[in-house]
Amino acid sequence: MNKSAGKLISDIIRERLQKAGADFCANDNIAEYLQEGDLERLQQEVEERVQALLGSLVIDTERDPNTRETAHRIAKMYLQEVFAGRYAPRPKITEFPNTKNLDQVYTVGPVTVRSACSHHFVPVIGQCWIGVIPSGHLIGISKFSRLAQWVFSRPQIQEEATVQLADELERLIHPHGLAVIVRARHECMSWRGVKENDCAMTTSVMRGYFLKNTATRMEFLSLIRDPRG
Ligand SMILES: Nc1nc2c(ncn2[C@@H]2O[C@H](COP(=O)(O)OP(=O)(O)OP(=O)(O)O)[C@@H](O)[C@H]2O)c(=O)[nH]1
Repeated sequence: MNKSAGKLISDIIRERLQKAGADFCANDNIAEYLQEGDLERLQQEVEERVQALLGSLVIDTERDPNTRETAHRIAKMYLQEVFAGRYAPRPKITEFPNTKNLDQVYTVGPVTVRSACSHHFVPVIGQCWIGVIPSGHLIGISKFSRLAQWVFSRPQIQEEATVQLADELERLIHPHGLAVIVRARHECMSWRGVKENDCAMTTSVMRGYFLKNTATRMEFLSLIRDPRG
C-alpha cells in the first residue's frame, strides 16, 4: 500500500479535516485541505483498494485483459472525472457589475447534470433550470453550467445537490430572486432495485422573490416550459 512515513495519504488528509473541524461527507468539497501531490497519491491509494475489491469479487485481473487496467481506470474516473467536484476547487467565476440595474427574470437551462447517488454510487443524470432576478452582480451564462457540474460531480442526493447549487449561486451573485429546478433519473432505481425505467425525481429551491411572489414563480415556470411541448 502506498504510504508516506507509515501513513496512508487518505489518513493524512482526514486528520487535517478533523483538526479543522471540517465536514467530509460524500458531497462536501475538500479541495482546501489538499496539498500539492496529494491527489496523485490518493489516486494511487484508491487504485490499490479497487484492485483489492476486484480480488474479493474473484475476478482474475491477471489473465482477463478486460479488467487488467480496471482498478487504474476506476481510480482515475473517481478522482479526476465523476467525483472531481469533491477534490477540485470551485471553478473561476467572473462577475460583472449590473450597471443597467437589470431587475427582470432571466433563466438558464436545461443544463445537463451528471452525478452518482451516494447510496449505491450509480449514475444520476438529468437537467437543471435556473432562474435569477439579479441585484448588483451578474455572471456569464456558461458559469451556471460550470458551477452545476462542480456541485453534481460528487456522490450526491438530489435534494442536497439542488440546495448546494442554490447556496453557491446565492453566495456569488446575491440575487433578489433565485430558482433552481432539477429533474433527474436515478439508475439505482432503473438498473437495479425497483427497476422503474420511467421514473424521475424533481427537486426545486425557490428563494427571494420567487418564493414570496406567486406571479414571479409562475413567470419562471412558464419561461422554462419546453416550447416543443
Ligand atoms: N431521497 C433520495 N433518495 C435517493 C436518491 N438517490 C437514490 N435514492 C434512494 O435511496 C434509497 C436507499 O435505500 P436503501 O433501503 O438504503 O437501499 P436499498 O435496499 O438498496 O433500496 P432499494 O433501492 O429499494 O433496493 C433508495 O430508495 C434509492 O432509490 C436521492 O437523490 N434522493
